[in-house]
Amino acid sequence: MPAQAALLIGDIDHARKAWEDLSSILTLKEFPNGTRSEFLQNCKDGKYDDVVAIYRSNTSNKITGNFNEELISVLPKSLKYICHNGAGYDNIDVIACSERGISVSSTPVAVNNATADVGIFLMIGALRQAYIPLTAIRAGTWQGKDTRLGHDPQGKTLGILGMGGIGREIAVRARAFGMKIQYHNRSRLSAELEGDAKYVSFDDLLASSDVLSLNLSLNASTRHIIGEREFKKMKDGIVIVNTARGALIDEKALVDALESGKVRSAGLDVYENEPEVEPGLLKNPRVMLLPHIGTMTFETQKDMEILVLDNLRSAVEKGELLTQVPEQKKAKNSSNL
Ligand SMILES: O=CC(=O)O
Repeated sequence: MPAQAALLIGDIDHARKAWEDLSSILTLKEFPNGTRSEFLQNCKDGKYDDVVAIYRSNTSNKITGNFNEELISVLPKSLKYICHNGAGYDNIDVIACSERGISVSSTPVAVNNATADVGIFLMIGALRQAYIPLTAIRAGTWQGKDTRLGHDPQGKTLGILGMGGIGREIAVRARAFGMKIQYHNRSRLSAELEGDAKYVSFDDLLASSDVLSLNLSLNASTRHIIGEREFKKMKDGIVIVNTARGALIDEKALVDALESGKVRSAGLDVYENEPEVEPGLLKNPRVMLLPHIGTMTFETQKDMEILVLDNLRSAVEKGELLTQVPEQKKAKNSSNL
């Protein structure tokens, strides 16, 4: 049996064979379900003392909860890599991992198309306030009494906050709807990546977008990046789309902005306290709500699982993750200078 082990937390639904193939180089261990305290106890009991890499599945957060300092402090000393299945990794304390010499990877790129598709679905749904006629027809009242004219995307300005892989895929799709694209990032993209999108300041993005799409990651500096102060700077009747992370927006401020009419409508796939949804959003028919299904397609789930396994294999065989999280990559590059 190989001396080093990998631990799968949760399950692999589409690429199990590729996981099993790793048994030629690693002893494979699994923690398919259970509780956080059972997992912590297993770590403390030394059950994972040969584990060098963890596969943290899509659903593993339901089992272990966040990989915060408490959990990271009991992970085996042998552990060098956490390969997370998800583009967002706000549930992993990357600073605590770096301090313990643990490298972390996520699954960017694999998620881009599916998440951008849902972003466009929510944008059109919000522009048309589609929830109202969708509800009316199912209630047997045809268009009901509240169905109103919607708005076209054609000719409108889409502001993308966070023009990474998902943001750029949203831009590709929105161009096909005749939208003008502008974006804000901490730094401007190369001409090749930017295309015809206009780079604007954060305040200009707020002030001149007809639709604002959030496509940035959640971290301490982006939490509540959109709140009361930012809503005040926006155009009256703006449409907000969020497929990234709920806590980018102060949800109470969004509810107020919807109620005042400042925000005409919204399309949301993510929430501050999932799976709970702010009641003010639930009861507002001008909000299209989805329960965090951005990446939930067969193709994307499979691609994500394969990317996690490719990371794990590359880490063990070559000592290098393929898609290490950017804050660790940057720190590594600057320490090499
Ligand atoms: O939200 C989905 C992901 O982070 O992959």
